[in-house]
Amino acid sequence: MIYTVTLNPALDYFVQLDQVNLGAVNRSESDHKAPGGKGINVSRVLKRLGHQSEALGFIGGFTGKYVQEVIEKEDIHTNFIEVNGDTRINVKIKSQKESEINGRSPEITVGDLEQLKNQLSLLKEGDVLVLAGSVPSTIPVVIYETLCHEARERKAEVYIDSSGEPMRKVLGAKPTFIKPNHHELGELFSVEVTKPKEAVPYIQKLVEQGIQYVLVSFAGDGAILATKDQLLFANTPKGVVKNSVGAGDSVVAGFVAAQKEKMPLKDAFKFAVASGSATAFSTAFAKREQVIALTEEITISDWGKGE
Ligand SMILES: Nc1ncnc2c1ncn2[C@@H]1O[C@H](COP(=O)(O)OP(=O)(O)OP(=O)(O)O)[C@@H](O)[C@H]1O
Ligand SMILES: O=P(O)(O)OC[C@@]1(O)O[C@H](CO)[C@@H](O)[C@@H]1O
Repeated sequence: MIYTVTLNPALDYFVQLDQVNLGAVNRSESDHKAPGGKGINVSRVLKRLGHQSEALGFIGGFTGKYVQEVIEKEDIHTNFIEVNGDTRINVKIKSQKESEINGRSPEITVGDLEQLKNQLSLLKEGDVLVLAGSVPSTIPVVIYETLCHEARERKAEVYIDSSGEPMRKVLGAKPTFIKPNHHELGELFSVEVTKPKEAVPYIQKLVEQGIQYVLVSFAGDGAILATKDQLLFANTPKGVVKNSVGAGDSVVAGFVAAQKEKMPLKDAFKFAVASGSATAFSTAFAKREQVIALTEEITISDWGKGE
């Protein structure tokens, strides 16, 4: 089974307007809401790619109810832990540029966290655990490291998509897969990484630490996938970006789906990047047909080892 964990889900509120004037009343030209949070997005994209998963994490209040209702209508299994307080609202502003205001999580108690750990104590070999998104301030920052370590002991595969301290700390627990974007990769090593080639030495360090798959995305400038034996570069398809919220999550979902389908590594990498681009080129999330069509536009170059 695939389990996604979203410690900090959200109701994503998207607003579109020509221009934002700070200090003035701005009125949206269109708006809509959607369930959000990185793990939840991975579950939603997986479903569109033809894979069932169970979404875990903490939800609360009217916003939490909304998140749960929508994803259950999409026929995604959920086993959320209900907390006191409302699931946050994240505002996504699409104007001349995309801007985001992400809210704060409700309080997660020690008891809430224990419940999650109990759920994850049932993980077994062959299961996939996706830990994605920010860590609420009331949860220890080592949480991903702890959960990853325990899941790896149970022989489950662990996919991580996070940033900052939670990401830095989880590396020692040797997750199966990580997907930093190039800024997040730079943050891990306190350097600035702008071009794919510049990322290679840092990616190799992560692989040497025992992470099986390191996938670094560079938005529209391609992506790198490294394993202990291979270093691959994928171009990204050309298209009009309509929404980049969830594009990174779609890359993770695409790679999980491809692994479940036992695709060869290069095809899995193509499928993952195509999933990200299919979401970026849509107003909603990627659809499988669209992903397959976009794989035709992706070429994988072999950068060899040590290049
Ligand atoms: N301009 C673009 N053209 C084509 N594909 C894109 C573009 N921008 C993003 N993507 C797709 O989205 C993926 C993830 O993009 P990015 O590197 O920005 O990651 P991220 O920061 O994790 O994403 P997110 O915006 O979801 O936080 C890319 O690998 C690519 O597949
Ligand atoms: O605040 P976090 O947990 O880092 O990110 C949360 C979030 O921005 O990520 C998703 C897109 O990747 C959105 O659905 C959601 O609002």
